Amino acid sequence: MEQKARILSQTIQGYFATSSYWEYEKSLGHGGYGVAILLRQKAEFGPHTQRIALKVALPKAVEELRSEIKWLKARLTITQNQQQQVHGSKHIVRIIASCDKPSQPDWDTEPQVQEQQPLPPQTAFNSLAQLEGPVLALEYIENDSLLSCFWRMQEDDIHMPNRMLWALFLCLIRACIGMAYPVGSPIGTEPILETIPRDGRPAGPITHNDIAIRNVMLGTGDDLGEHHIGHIFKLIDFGQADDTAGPVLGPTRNLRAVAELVAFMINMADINTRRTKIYKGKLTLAGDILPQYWGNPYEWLDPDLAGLIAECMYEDLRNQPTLEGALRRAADAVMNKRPGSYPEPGEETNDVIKRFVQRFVLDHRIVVSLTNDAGLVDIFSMLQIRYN
Ligand SMILES: Nc1ncnc2c1ncn2[C@@H]1O[C@H](COP(=O)(O)OP(=O)(O)OP(=O)(O)O)[C@@H](O)[C@H]1O
Repeated sequence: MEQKARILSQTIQGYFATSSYWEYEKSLGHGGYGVAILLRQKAEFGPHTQRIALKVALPKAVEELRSEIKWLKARLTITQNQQQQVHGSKHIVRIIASCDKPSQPDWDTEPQVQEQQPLPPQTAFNSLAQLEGPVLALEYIENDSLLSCFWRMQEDDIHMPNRMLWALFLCLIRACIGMAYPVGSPIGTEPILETIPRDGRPAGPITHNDIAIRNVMLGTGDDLGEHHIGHIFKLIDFGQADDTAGPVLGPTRNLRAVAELVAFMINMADINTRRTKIYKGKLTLAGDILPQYWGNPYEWLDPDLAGLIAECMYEDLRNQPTLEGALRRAADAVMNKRPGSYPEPGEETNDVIKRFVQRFVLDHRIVVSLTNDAGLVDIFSMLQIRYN
């Protein structure tokens, strides 16, 4: 399958060799499902370099990609007569365009290419007319997945500072809110920060079902106070999403999954959810990250962070904090805790976090893009230059 994806990626690269507007920049990922590739707007076409991530499925996984497109686009549930469109959430990957069959694009009027105007992403589909389809165009999230960051951290045997773990947790709680209360804004509009609606609207049932570090991407942050570490974490890959768990279980499963993901980043491995423990009177599956009779396995860990994870992972999901409660606690920690609030203040300063991001996120990006674009170059001497 891996081989088939590689061939598909090369085939697509070939299709773009003759495109007037787009060029193939690199492969972003491939596997059993198909490929994700990065396209760059051709330099001669305009002054700004627009990039898009394109997902194309292997024949076996076509339905999964179709389903992902459905979740990212408008979707009306008959039972609730309510929009179930996750588009518009800041912490969920943004769909830019899609088509079911590139040879028969489903837009009413041909996308207009105008000088000095951003290139319509649909123009990329023209080069893919030989594919059976579907194709999904997404915003490009430039700093790779949390999985890549994890591999590098593992090599250096280092843990993520508490302040970054809290920032990760908060971004993912926002993504959970984006699924429970879909923003549903039209494609092309600016994403907004996910909040609990004040109109008493009930939560919706969307369950992601594949929350894992390979599906959390790091983007460049914005001016928002809670992104002060300089990065935003975004959820991708809605290929397994569904609404069958219902409006109570769906959001609680998502919240448990994001808590378990943060626990994974603490433990730097799967936590053993069979090693249960009583936390504040109730059984939690997060025993691995809590103090034990023999001592604390993670002396450096903020007990409040471990506590919120433990509560989100209560065995009986009815005891779990509400999304609103989890949001309030995580936002309070990100905005108000200072290095001195943590067991090892020296490991939590802005400088330490800046260095962490440089080493485990940004330098990694340089290595990946240099090896992809330029083949084997003297990467390490270039990194040296950056450090000096
Ligand atoms: N919008 C994006 N920006 C940058 N990289 C992306 C984007 N979407 C996907 N990728 C990269 O491509 C990889 C595969 O994408 P994605 O997870 O959406 O596909 P998938 O078909 O579900 O794969 P898997 O089954 O391995 O999760 C991701 O792990 C990520 O590294």
